[in-house]
Amino acid sequence: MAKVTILGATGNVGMFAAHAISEIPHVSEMLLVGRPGRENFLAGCCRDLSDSFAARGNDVHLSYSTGLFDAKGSDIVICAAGVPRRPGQDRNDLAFENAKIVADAAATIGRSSPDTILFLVTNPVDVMTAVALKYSGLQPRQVFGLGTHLDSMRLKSLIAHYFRVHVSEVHTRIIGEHGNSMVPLWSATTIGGIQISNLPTFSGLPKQEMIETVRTSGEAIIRDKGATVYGPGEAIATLVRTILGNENRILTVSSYIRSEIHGIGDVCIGVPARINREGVFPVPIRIEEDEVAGFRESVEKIRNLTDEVMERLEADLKPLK
Ligand SMILES: NC(=O)c1ccc[n+]([C@@H]2O[C@H](COP(=O)([O-])OP(=O)(O)OC[C@H]3O[C@@H](n4cnc5c(N)ncnc54)[C@H](O)[C@@H]3O)[C@@H](O)[C@H]2O)c1
Ligand SMILES: O=C(O)C[C@H](O)C(=O)O
Repeated sequence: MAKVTILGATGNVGMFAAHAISEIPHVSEMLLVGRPGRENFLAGCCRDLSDSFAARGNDVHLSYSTGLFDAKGSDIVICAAGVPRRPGQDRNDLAFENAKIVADAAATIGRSSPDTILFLVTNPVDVMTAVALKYSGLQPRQVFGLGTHLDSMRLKSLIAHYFRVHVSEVHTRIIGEHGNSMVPLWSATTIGGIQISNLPTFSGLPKQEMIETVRTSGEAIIRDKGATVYGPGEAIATLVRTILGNENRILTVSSYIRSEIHGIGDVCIGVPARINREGVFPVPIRIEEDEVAGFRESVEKIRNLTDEVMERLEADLKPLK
């Protein structure tokens, strides 16, 4: 049985993720963490969720706190704390503001829960994964981000709809940045186990249009309803289930890579990884030349932004002389 802690639990994503995670059979304890001043809201969330447990008949011990040290003993800590983008903003515009929040939280979690798995949702998620890895002092296998898992699910759904097949028949991946430079892997896309390019209808597939839809999906949802909630919430729950169930599924998450993809590495970015109770393990793969080129570009973009954020963080944390 396992303890799961959610940071940013009063937010749109944190709250729905808590509901989705509470359905996972391995979860026996859940801690909702919010900022000081949000005690009443957190208490209300706990009462509301408890009612849903009663209706559903599950038994999760639920509590809340405004202190990160209470996360001690967690099997997984999910960080969804931080500012979301507003219409017209890029996720990368949030980098420095959220990096300060994540660095602070990661340092405390690393000290109080050295055996935990730290799962980043806060955007820009690839940079936040690198910040959390550095400031927590945890091992690379213990720190990962939602990465391009949600993007991969969005593409999977579009492909299933186009070919009129059940989503479970489609396997596809998007790697790289959870952002504009994301790279679809058509070479790793199958329908009913058949390589997609071997289907006679493949040439008519509106690939560019589909990828553009995925790229702009978060932005469009935020413009229409203020926040993306159900997609990320369910994606987060899938990853929690995969870890706690020791499932060894291969999902596309933001993870520290050494050189697993065509020798490219030393960065946190979305890649296929085997995921189990021990954490996240990037899978070495070979992909098509144009995919490698796209991935290289995406890595350079994220590496530059990560370096810039790390420098600013260090300057910010330097004591005044
Ligand atoms: N990776 C993904 O696929 C994905 C998907 C959805 C949202 N997100 C990101 O998750 C984050 C949360 O999104 P949301 O829609 O729930 O936002 P929200 O504004 O509804 O919630 C933000 C949460 O962060 C907390 N928070 C804000 N500033 C804080 C600070 N200084 N210290 C501690 N906690 C703080 C708030 O109290 C709240 O609980 C955003 O960064 C968003 O971009 C990522
Ligand atoms: O788009 C956003 O800012 C939220 C999230 O990253 C998403 O893709 O739903």
